[in-house]
This record gives sequence, C-alpha cells and structure tokens, in this order.
Amino acid sequence: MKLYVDAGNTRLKWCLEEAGETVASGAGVLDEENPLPGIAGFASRISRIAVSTVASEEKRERLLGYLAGLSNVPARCYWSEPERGGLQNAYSDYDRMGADRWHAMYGAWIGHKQGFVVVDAGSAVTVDFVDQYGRHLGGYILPGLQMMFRSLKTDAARIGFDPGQVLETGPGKSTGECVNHGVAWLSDAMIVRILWDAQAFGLADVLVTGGDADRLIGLGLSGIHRPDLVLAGLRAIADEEAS
Ligand SMILES: Nc1ncnc2c1ncn2[C@@H]1O[C@H](COP(=O)(O)OP(=O)(O)OP(=O)(O)O)[C@@H](O)[C@H]1O
Ligand SMILES: CC(C)(CO)[C@@H](O)C(=O)NCCC(=O)O
Ligand SMILES: [K+]
Repeated sequence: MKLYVDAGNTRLKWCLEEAGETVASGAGVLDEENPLPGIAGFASRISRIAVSTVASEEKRERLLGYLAGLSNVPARCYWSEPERGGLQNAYSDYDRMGADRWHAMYGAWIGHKQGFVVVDAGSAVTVDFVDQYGRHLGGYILPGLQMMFRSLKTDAARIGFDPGQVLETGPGKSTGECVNHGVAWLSDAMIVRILWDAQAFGLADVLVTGGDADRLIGLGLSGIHRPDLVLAGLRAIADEEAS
C-alpha cells in the first residue's frame, strides 16, 4: 500500500492506495499527537510514503518523526520542480513555490490539456493559470477565509463579530454583517475576476480544491471540485519517479 500525505499549514490530508485504488483516506491536524487519525491499522502494509508539504521545517520534521514511528518505510518529500511532463513552472526560483501548488497543477495537467486555472482555497488561497501548452502563466497568493477573519479580529480593536459561512454579498447593516458580507463580497469579486481571466487567457477549465472550495462554488465559482488535487499530482509524480 502506498501512503500519500498533503500537509498544509492547518490541516493534513492522507490517502492509502493499492493497485491504483484508494483503500482509505482521512484528514488530521499537523499539531496534534496523531496527525493521521485512522492510519494505524494499515501501518504494517505500507510500502511507500510520499509527502507534499508547505508547513514549517519544524512541523515537517515532527511529521517525519511520526511517520518513522508508524512504518519502517522511509518517507520521501516531493517539492516544486521547473518542469514535468510538459508542465512548465513560471517561477525562475522554482523551489520557492509551495509544493502544494506544483502538485495541484500537475494533478490538473494530467487530465486537462486544454488549459486550466487551479484555485486552492486553503489557509491561504492560491490561483494558478496554465495554458494548453503546459505553460504556467503565473498565479496569485491571497489570504484565506479564516486568515481574513483572524486579522480583522486581532488587528482592529472595535470590530467585534462572529465569523459565519455567509454567502450574502449585499451591504451590511451591523458590524457582523459588514464583516461577513464583506468577505463574501470580496470572494465574489475574486470569482468574477478568475472567470474573466480564464476566458481572457483562453483556458478551458477551472479546478477548485482546498477546505473552502465549497464556499467559493456556492458563491458562483463554476468549476470542477477536486478535493484530492494535490494528492493526485503527488501520486502521479511518485509513480513516475518509481518507474
Ligand atoms: N474541518 C475543518 N477544519 C479546519 N478548516 C476547515 C475544515 N473544513 C473546512 N475548513 C476550511 O478550510 C480552510 C483551510 O483549508 P485546507 O484544509 O485546504 O487548508 P490547508 O491545506 O491546511 O492550507 P494550505 O494548503 O493553504 O496551507 C479554512 O479556511 C477553513 O475555513
Ligand atoms: C501559498 C501557500 C501557503 C498555499 O498553501 C503555499 O503554497 C506556500 O507556502 N507557498 C510558498 C510561496 C510560493 O508559492 O511562492
Ligand atoms: K492545500
């Protein structure tokens, strides 16, 4: 069985695969004692461990320590690359790009050769554009939903509110409405812009992943929901490296 791990800044997603089929999957929190709840029963059958992570070095080392205790198979981390299978990274400092972005783009490239946008709505939001020739045109990094709420709460003394999963974008008439509608309104503007840019660049598909994907889709981001996109790219790359 092969274990694939996508460790973000907040949460961790894992899946176990055997003969091309996903046999188990789960999510956990990197900071917790067991970041891969549900994995223990499979430990002795693991034959490969591949990791994509954007967490700090300290957290990455803690994760590797946990995995070393779980299985004798050494875990291998996969990073961003300048090129793979015709997909070309726009970064000249390609190793500065978050591994999750590269793996999500590669996961998308496998099945969407007509050009695409990847929107990863995680702790941070990333938007990356790839054309039909596999050229990464570049992207954007934006604050994520919880990050925006947190900064409004901690950096302004008189903005008191309960964050909500609000899709209402009309002008607010209380602090809570102004914040919750405001964040939805900002997301709505981003969505309009993503769809506009996709058309302007001639990209056929919009792929959406990350913990807040449903929220963006609910706000009108018409796209393909691929919760497993980072893991799909990681899996393809680890397979190619092994063959
Ligand atoms: N069970 C959950 N726990 C935490 N956040 C969740 C959960 N479900 C949805 N979310 C939302 O998902 C977002 C985090 O997304 P995700 O889990 O993709 O992050 P991540 O992979 O840790 O982040 P990143 O890859 O950006 O470092 C949060 O803004 C939150 O609103
Ligand atoms: C932007 C995030 C946090 C999104 O998870 C991650 O991809 C990351 O830490 N990136 C490093 C900076 C970059 O991609 O240019
Ligand atoms: K992610």
